[in-house]
Amino acid sequence: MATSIGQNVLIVEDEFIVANDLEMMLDRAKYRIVGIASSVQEALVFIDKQKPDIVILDIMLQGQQTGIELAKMLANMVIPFVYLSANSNPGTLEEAKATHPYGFLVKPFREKDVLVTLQMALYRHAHSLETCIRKEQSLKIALYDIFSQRGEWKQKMQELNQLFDPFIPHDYLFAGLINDQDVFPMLGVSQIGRDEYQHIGVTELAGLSGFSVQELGLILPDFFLVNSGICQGSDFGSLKSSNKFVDLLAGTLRFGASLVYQLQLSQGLVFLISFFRRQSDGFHTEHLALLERLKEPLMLTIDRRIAFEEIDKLRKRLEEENHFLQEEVKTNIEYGEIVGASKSLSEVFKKIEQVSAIDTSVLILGESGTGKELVARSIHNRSPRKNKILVKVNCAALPPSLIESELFGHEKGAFTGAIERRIGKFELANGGTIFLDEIGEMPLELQARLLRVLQEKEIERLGGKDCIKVDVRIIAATNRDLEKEVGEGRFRLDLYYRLNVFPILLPALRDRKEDIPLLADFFGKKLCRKVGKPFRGIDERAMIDLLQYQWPGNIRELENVIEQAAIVGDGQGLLTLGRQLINKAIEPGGAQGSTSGGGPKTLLEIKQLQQQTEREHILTVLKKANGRIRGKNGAAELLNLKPTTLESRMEKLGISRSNI
Ligand SMILES: Nc1ncnc2c1ncn2[C@@H]1O[C@H](COP(=O)(O)OP(=O)(O)OP(=O)(O)O)[C@@H](O)[C@H]1O
Repeated sequence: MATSIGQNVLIVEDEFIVANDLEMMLDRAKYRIVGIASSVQEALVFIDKQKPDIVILDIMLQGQQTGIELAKMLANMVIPFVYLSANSNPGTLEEAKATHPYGFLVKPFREKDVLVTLQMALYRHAHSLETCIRKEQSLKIALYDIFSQRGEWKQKMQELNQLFDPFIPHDYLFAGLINDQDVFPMLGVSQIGRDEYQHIGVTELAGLSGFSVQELGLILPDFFLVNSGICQGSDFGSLKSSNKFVDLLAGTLRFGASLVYQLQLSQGLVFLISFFRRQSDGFHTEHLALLERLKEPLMLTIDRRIAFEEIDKLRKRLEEENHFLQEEVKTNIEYGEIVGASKSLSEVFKKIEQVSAIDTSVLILGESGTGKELVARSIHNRSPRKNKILVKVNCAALPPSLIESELFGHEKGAFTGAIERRIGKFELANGGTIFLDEIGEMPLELQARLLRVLQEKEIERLGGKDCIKVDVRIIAATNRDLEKEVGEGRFRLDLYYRLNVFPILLPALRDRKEDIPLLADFFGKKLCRKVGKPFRGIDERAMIDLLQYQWPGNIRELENVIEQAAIVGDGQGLLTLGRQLINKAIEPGGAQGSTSGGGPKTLLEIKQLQQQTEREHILTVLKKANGRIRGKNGAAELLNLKPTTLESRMEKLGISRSNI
């Protein structure tokens, strides 16, 4: 029976002597009097502040309202109350009865009667159906809150354990989703003291039982086969002998009874919640019935949680994609067009044109700084995949230990530090293109995995069991001589053949000197704009130096030289070089380079070369624009010139429509 110790009582009585008597009486019986109110209004203030466990109330009170009206409010607030009245008028009694009081005491009262009535009322209230419903309602709300909020699943398990304890007393709670996603992995929690918990999941159980996590992982699926229901006494014994996981769990933690409940969610997922007790008769059918009643709200909230986790994952992916896209936008603006009109570069353009639309792998070869990345982007931007993502991976910049997870992703726990699942660049590039820069630096073991992706078009995350289909176009680039690498055993021959379906060889800048004036002009405009100075052209002496230099760093080096010139220049006259360019012997290490030296020597030769280059460039662009000068995609727009300026340049260079 409920005990009086510490129970809060509110007395609602307008006769001072009666109220005082009651107060002394209840005080002796160890109740706590939270207040004495003489009107309904006063009573409501006490109720609001003190939250009494029970109210003793008179019917006739000070003020407009009677105790009966207060009783109706108390019923709504689920606070038990007992009438104390001298009023035995049948009409009033009927009215009072209709409020379903927990007792009715007639004045004058005996101490014993008051105390027994209060005890009975408190006991009945604690077990009344209404209270149960209310408690269950708050359980549902609390469950909803647990699953709605983001946060650590371990913490959620602790809360779940605490919530269920008053409804289904237990020693251990084991719950989770049976699925291949790690939305809510199987976790266990055991209460070891007041507000003290121990998490005993599969890892901890392995430690306690002496089995390895892998061994436990093998028998865990046995547990998923246990049907919903209570198992205790001899039934629990049978369950142990037929189910290896239950046997190990019960043996390690000394359990004698279980209550398992499986909840079928949408998309074929199952939420499993199970309770264990040390005693062998701890569970009742009403516990199972409670879980049945919670089924619907639990299903809805867990489904919602899964949906949220999915959204979180997608958002994360979008953030990652967005990061790449921003890089894309930045680089797109920076790169603009591929500048050059030399014969060798025209060959490259032709190849880009040929291969872009075909969904084949491309291997771009060339010394460092020759524009391999620019070509890769250009192929992607002209391909049917142009609206999808282009993901760049620099194989040389990643530590070998990370390349694999960077490319293929990893599952949570795949290695130390893999605290959550991460998708790799291949998955990220799905539907688009992956640009594997410096492919020659890829470790041999990974080359085998890459070959599999190329052949089977599927990847496997590190630590994962399933293969994931990916639709990715591969563009690889290297400044190494891959044939030599193959010969020396550093690159797989089969992979080389796979990648080398369509090779594009970028010429070294020293082998297409005629592009230097155009490039210098292009970078001069771009970089002067960047540093906020006008560009008035390149000084003739500077141009001779540029043309005579051998450019071991190729276009990247030229860009740097012009940038330096733009920075140090005063912005008043023609651009002069900020430093001297000294030719050193070119290392044969530069993959496909040759060292043909000797550019134009005299100013006249330079002028002629410049004009020739400009003529070729304009012709190339005119061809690209199908001979159109004006309008959208016309040659003037492509060259960023006014149509009239272009026409006068054409006239000066002797270009007529018949040349196109
Ligand atoms: N034809 C070109 N027209 C304009 N700019 C170019 C051209 N080729 C290269 N560049 C510029 O030169 C720089 C180097 O180019 P890119 O990074 O594409 O070279 P890469 O061959 O990929 O170099 P690495 O092998 O070192 O990665 C970039 O800033 C790029 O914009």
